[in-house]
Amino acid sequence: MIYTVTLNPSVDYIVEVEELTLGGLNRMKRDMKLPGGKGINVSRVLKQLGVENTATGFLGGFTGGYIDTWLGQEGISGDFVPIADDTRINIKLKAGQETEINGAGPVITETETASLLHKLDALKPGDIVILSGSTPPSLGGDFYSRLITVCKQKGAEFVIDTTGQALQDALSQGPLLVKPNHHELAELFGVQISTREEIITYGRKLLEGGAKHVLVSMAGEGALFISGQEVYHASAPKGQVRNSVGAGDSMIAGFVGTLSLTGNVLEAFRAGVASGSATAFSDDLADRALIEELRPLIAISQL
Ligand SMILES: Nc1ncnc2c1ncn2[C@@H]1O[C@H](COP(=O)(O)OP(=O)(O)O)[C@@H](O)[C@H]1O
Ligand SMILES: O=P(O)(O)OC[C@H]1O[C@](O)(COP(=O)(O)O)[C@@H](O)[C@@H]1O
Repeated sequence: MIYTVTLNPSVDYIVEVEELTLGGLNRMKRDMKLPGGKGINVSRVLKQLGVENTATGFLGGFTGGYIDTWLGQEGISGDFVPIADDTRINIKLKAGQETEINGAGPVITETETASLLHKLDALKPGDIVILSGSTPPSLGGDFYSRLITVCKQKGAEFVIDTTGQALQDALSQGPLLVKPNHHELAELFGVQISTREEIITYGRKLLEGGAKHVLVSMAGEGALFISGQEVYHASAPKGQVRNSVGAGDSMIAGFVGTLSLTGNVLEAFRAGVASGSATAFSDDLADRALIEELRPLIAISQL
């Protein structure tokens, strides 16, 4: 079974204005409220790909209810810990460019924390746990380490998609996959990255640090896949970008879902890029039809 863990879900409030006037009254051209948070996005795209999975994490208040109802309508199996505080709302402002304002997240009590850890008792060898996104401050900076310890005790593989120290700490525990984008990769090592060679150099350091596979996504420039001694590049298909929020999460879903179905890492890479691009070309996350349409257009070359 694949599990996704979203410690900090969100209602993504996507607001489009023709032109933003700071300090003035702006009228929305369009708005959308979508369930968000990285693991939840992964679960929704896995479902599109026909990969059964369970989404867990914390949900609370009217925002948590909105997400729970949405997932239920899509037939996604959710097993969230109910919390007293409200799940956050993240603002995605589209005014020519995309600007994001993400909330810090709700307060999680000790009892709520214990309930989540208790749910992980059900993990079994062969399960894959996808740990994605930020951690609400009240959980403390080492909470992912605690979850990873449980995964390892149970013999489950884990994937981690987060940033900074939490990602650094997770590497030596042998994640199945890490997927920074090229900006996150540079930030992680405190360097400027401007060439593909530099991305490969720092991507390899993630492998040396303990990751089994590394994907570095580069938005419209596609992605690099680094595994063992091998490095591959996949081009991204061209298309009209509608909403790239969740493109990275979709890529993780495409990769992990296809790897679990086929065991073929290059097919997984292809599906990852197709899923990321299908999301970038959609208002909401990718649907299966568009992923299948894009899949044969992804050209993979070994570097
Ligand atoms: N403008 C785009 N055109 C085509 N594909 C895109 C575009 N933006 C994102 N993608 C696809 O989604 C993947 C992940 O996007 P990226 O923006 O790098 O991740 P993140 O959302 O984590 O920042 C890319 O590797 C690519 O396949
Ligand atoms: O937990 P964080 O890092 O604040 O990120 C949460 C945000 O990331 C998203 O999951 C999108 O992530 P990506 O664009 O990186 O795939 C949004 O749905 C959500 O608002």
